[in-house]
Amino acid sequence: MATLLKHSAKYALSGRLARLCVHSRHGGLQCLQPCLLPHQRSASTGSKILVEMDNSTGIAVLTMKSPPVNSLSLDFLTEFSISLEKLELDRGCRGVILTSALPKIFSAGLDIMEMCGKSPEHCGEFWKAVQEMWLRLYGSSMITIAAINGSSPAGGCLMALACDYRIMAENPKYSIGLNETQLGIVAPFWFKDTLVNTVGNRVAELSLQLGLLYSAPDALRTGLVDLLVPEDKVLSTASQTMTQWLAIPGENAIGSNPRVSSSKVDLTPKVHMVDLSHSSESMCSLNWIPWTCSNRA
Ligand SMILES: CCCCCC/C=C/CC(=O)SCCNC(=O)CCNC(=O)[C@H](O)C(C)(C)COP(=O)(O)OP(=O)(O)OC[C@H]1O[C@@H](n2cnc3c(N)ncnc32)[C@H](O)[C@@H]1OP(=O)(O)O
Repeated sequence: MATLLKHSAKYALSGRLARLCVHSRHGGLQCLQPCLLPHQRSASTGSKILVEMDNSTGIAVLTMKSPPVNSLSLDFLTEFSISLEKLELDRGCRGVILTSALPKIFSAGLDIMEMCGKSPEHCGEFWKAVQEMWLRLYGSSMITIAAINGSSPAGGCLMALACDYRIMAENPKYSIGLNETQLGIVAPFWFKDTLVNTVGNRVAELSLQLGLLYSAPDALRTGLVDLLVPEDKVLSTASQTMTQWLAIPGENAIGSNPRVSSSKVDLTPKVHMVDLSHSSESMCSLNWIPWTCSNRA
């Protein structure tokens, strides 16, 4: 199921992202400024995301740099999805490390200001961008590693969960978890599935019901993250881990892993997310963005 979803994502997104680049005020392709660095490195930066590509290793580092807390605004989500799509289309890129440039924060999750007092159309566009970003990350044919160098509640945690591997700074002050219920949000099924796949049924059930945020050591104990390292080693450990993952035979292997040989598998979309973008009423009735409902009442 996960594999099918991952493959369906590839096709569902490229058309919309292409449209965003041309039509939307949030489009970011034109704002990504390429520049060349020594040693086969290249970098492009928008206002919220920095992408650094090492062509000699095939590893890209995607750094979120949107103060104060890397919240997932519509602009952020769009720039993120476009950056990831560009890497996906780059056959030389085989792995992406996701990290933050901000001290103490990986990402604070959805930008709450995007959901307060906005029109149903805006909410629809926003929610669609959320789903697209998750599909693009979870559905990536590249290896994805989250280098979690700060707190990562709610949507920040889901971003990390959408990656293949999670390395977190061992600072007990940093927390991570799907705390949506604490905020009055019922987590959609794809949050639940992503968490269950990572920590198992019982831990996921307790986490979601109680909206638990785990300290870094507790996150390791529950399996929410895979590894804790000193804060200044998060990125270097992510690079080393990526190198190990990329050493696994891919493109030419018999029965090869679809994550690293996407061109060899059937990418026909078979599974689709629930598209709520046309109906903010649906969002409200499902309690996904309850404060939007109260604003509209
Ligand atoms: C993969 C796809 C993603 C799918 C997403 C699925 C959807 C999930 C639902 C959500 O994500 S709902 C959002 C839930 N987020 C939170 O509950 C986080 C709330 N924030 C915090 O817990 C803390 O702010 C922090 C992140 C731990 C940072 O704490 P710190 O003490 O360092 O800073 P603050 O003083 O609290 O905040 C600084 C500044 O940032 C503003 N802010 C914080 N969080 C958000 C946010 N989510 N959206 C918008 N703005 C946020 C805060 O208001 C402060 O602003 P100010 O102007 O300086 O007062």
